Amino acid sequence: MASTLLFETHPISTESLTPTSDCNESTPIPTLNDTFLAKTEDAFLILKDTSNLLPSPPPQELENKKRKTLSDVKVEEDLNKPQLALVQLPKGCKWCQRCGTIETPRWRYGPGGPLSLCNACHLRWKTIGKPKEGYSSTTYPPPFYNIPKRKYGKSKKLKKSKKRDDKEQKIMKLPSPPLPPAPPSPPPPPKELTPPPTPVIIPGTCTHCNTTNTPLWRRGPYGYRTLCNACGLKWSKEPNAIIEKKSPSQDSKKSHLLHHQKQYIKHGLYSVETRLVDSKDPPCAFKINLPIHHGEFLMSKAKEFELPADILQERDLGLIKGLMADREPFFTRIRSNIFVERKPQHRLDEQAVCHCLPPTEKDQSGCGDDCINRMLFYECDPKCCPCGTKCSNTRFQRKERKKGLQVFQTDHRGWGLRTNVDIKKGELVIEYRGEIISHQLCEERMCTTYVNEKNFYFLDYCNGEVIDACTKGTEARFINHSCDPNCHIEKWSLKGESHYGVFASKDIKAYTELFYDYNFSTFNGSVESQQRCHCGSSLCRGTIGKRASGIARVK
Ligand SMILES: C[S@@+](CC[C@H](N)C(=O)[O-])C[C@H]1O[C@@H](n2cnc3c(N)ncnc32)[C@H](O)[C@@H]1O
Repeated sequence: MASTLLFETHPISTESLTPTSDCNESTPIPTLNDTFLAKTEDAFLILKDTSNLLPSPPPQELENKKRKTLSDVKVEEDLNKPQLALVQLPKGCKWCQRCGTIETPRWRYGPGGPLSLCNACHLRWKTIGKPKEGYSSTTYPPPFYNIPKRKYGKSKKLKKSKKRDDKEQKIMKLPSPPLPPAPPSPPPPPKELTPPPTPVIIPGTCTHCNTTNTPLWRRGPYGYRTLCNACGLKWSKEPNAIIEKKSPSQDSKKSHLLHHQKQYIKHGLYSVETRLVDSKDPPCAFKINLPIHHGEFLMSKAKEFELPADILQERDLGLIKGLMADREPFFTRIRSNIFVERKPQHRLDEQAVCHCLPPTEKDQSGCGDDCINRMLFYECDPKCCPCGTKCSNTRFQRKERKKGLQVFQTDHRGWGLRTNVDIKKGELVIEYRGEIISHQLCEERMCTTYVNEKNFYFLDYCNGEVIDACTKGTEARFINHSCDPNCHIEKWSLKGESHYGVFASKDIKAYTELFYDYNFSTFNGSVESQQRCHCGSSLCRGTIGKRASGIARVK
């Protein structure tokens, strides 16, 4: 038991204690015998009078000491004052004979015998080895010994410091065994033994400079891999510089830095790609790496989305409004017909010259309704037309078209074309353009490329050719059929080639859908004639497309 050890090894004088100045007369003055009376089941109360316990050293002995440290003087001063120290120890409690701690992960062997030192003091005793005096106290609390910390660095420095420490320790030897006096109250520990405040240790962050990037992590005062390379090297040379300057709890800057240096996840667990989330605001800029093979998984598992069969059917029939996301079908707009199988003709000899007179006034234009070319559906060539640049019979050459045309979704006819402005009778609304292909190629395309198409965008060209506007053309391709149309197709000739235009058959009010009669214009009437017409006209013939008689010539 600790109590037995205490009193057996250090017999204490049983003389009555001298009352201190702090004690009241009414208060009974404890004696050392009281220590035995204070014994309880769980603890010992040990009352010490340090003035009595410590035999005052002979004056000569003190005088012989050449050097005195400040702490020596303080201890001596303290010892001259009779003071009481009350120490309570739990029953069966061990304590370190050097530092007095009662907590250690492992009790170890020391100069005082087995299990007399805490783990740290044992290691220190083993490595430094001196002074032995600091490790043999059997009183509690043990006297304080100023034992230097281990110095890290070159061996020469270590040796020097050891020598110096030895000298200091010799000087600091307290008088008197058999019982080294316990200080009346725990003495203020010297600076060297004050443990540095434990910092907030963030793995992968230097505890000194907070950097997260370093080629090598080094050991520091707070353990392995707690300093970056630079700070680690600095610490090995000047340990105090690192510990003192950057004690995290004291350094307000450090806490400020920690607050701002948030640890963002820079790399995903399995990452291959990097995405910059926000590059404008530096504190918030960080990178998120997507999981590895994230796309591969989708590619391997994903399949194209398909609507349920019933909805699909209704969509194909154009019965579901809005399902097409109100985006008109894609096609390529072209400014001239594309001749797929041959070169376009450019025959100037076929160009007829009208007999119109050039306009006399500036604002007037030539080649009006009485122009012979206009009446014959020929466009004039301004180079040889008498009206020159004032000729108005050049609409196809000028790529003329009405503004305010809009593709929209109809109720039962799919997409359609309407005008948002009023159109007068006889005006060219828009030219029907596309790829000029032969009938043969058209049939081929219908069997291959357009085999799944529900809508057809063909217009009879001439001489066994067809305008295919399925992929390339103008908005004219969206004009639906009506048995009572407001527009018609006109074929115009220009330099040996034909141009087909949608012309207004009557005055058309704004926001009206445009129609022409497919019966007279479209190719592949055999297919479309089987399609039910939804023009809604009272004159509706029931089906769209050509009549059974075959391809009819346009006007
Ligand atoms: C040149 S496209 C007209 C644009 C087509 N509505 C679209 O959505 O692209 C011709 C096709 O429109 C449809 N269509 C045109 N007029 C129609 C009508 N009066 N009734 C029903 N369907 C019509 C037919 O499917 C026809 O094959």
